[in-house]
Amino acid sequence: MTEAAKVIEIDKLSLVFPTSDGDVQALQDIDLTINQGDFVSFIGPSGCGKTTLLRVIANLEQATAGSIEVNGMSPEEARLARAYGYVFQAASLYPWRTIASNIALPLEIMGLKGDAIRARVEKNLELVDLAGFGKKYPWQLSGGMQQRASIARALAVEPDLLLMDEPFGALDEIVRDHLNEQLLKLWAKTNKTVVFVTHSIPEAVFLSSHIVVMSPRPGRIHEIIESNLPAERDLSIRETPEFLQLAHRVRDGLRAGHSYDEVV
Ligand SMILES: Nc1ncnc2c1ncn2[C@@H]1O[C@H](COP(=O)(O)OP(=O)(O)OP(=O)(O)O)[C@@H](O)[C@H]1O
Repeated sequence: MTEAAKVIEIDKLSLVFPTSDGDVQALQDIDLTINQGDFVSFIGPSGCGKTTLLRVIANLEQATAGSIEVNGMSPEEARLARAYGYVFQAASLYPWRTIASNIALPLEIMGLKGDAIRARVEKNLELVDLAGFGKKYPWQLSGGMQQRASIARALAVEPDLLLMDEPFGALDEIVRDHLNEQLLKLWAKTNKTVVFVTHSIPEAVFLSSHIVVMSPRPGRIHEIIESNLPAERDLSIRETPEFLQLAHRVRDGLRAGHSYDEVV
């Protein structure tokens, strides 16, 4: 079997934020390798550094020690090469642009023109099940549809790597379930590498091939759990003993990672 290509390689990475109250050690000694086609979730209590770690990968924050490579490049080079798409917690679409022209925006910035843009917009609207909604404005769509549109925008630049910071955190459970299923189908269809921040144990277990359990003060990786669930899953898998066992392992890891019970 050939070895999967390394997409992200992080070695002894630390990050300190200097603040007026003193230094905040947001990340300490992070070692992590993510391979092509992995679906990796970061889970942990508030403040354990999940978002900061994702932002370091995206070159939105700088590590203070250690090293990180994205597709064999520095995060800055990877950003300039548009190696990833980034999906924020809120859909962050421009309200004065239609859904189609929101998705077109990064393509315009890339220098694509007319038909090439239209074709990519259509293709990605279809991928997230929003074909026919391109002419609508964001406020005419539900929260879940807006979030799908922002995923389509991230996918439109055709990155192999998708960075997602709690993209479904603000949505109700039913919509979230539906989007979890759609995201998993998309992942299976496109063989992308996904790095996904979440507070939800069921979401992490349902989606991931690898679950990175983090602990706070300072933010560290407590444990990396590899999923033994089949790659093809639907929501019914959540009733199986294998799923519940994995969820228990994640919960135990979260408990062991800090000294008090905190809702995550
Ligand atoms: N720009 C900043 N300046 C100073 N401290 C920061 C900054 N950004 C984050 N921090 C601190 O770094 C730590 C990690 O924050 P981060 O947002 O990465 O955690 P998180 O696990 O994503 O939390 P949440 O689940 O609440 O989003 C926290 O203690 C936070 O207060």
